Amino acid sequence: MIALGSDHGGYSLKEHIKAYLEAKGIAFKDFGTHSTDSCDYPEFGRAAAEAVASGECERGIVVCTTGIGISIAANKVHGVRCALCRDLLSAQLTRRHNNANMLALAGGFTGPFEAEHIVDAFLTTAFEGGRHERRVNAIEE
Ligand SMILES: O=C(CO)[C@H](O)[C@H](O)[C@H](O)COP(=O)(O)O
Repeated sequence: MIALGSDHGGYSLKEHIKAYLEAKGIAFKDFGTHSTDSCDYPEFGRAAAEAVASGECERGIVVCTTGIGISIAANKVHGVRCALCRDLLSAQLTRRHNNANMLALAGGFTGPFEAEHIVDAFLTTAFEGGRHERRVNAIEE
């Protein structure tokens, strides 16, 4: 189960990602927002992050205009490692090295097609462990 969240600036890309996940048969839970009406990204970043931290959802994807505010908010929740990725390689590396359990996207800068590739990399790339495990553990501590 993938936790999804966005503010108004990420709403359109979140809706695209929902359709993309649906087409791939990947289950998700949408924590809002549910329209383009102006709202505050911390609320939705937190809701999606808490679902990941509690184990209700294995991964999360959050979107705001820049991806910055909502990633900052998600990372305030203990146990969450939310990475803002604007390219494919970053998505691969944050899985391989940081074991990121949440992805933040920039709805104002990343197009739907590129976002699909970033989401695929985030969902399919494995954590490498090894020396990276020590570093991720240090973050958790
Ligand atoms: O990018 C964002 C936060 O990092 C948000 O999505 C907002 O778009 C941004 O804060 C600007 O706010 P506005 O109300 O959309 O002008």
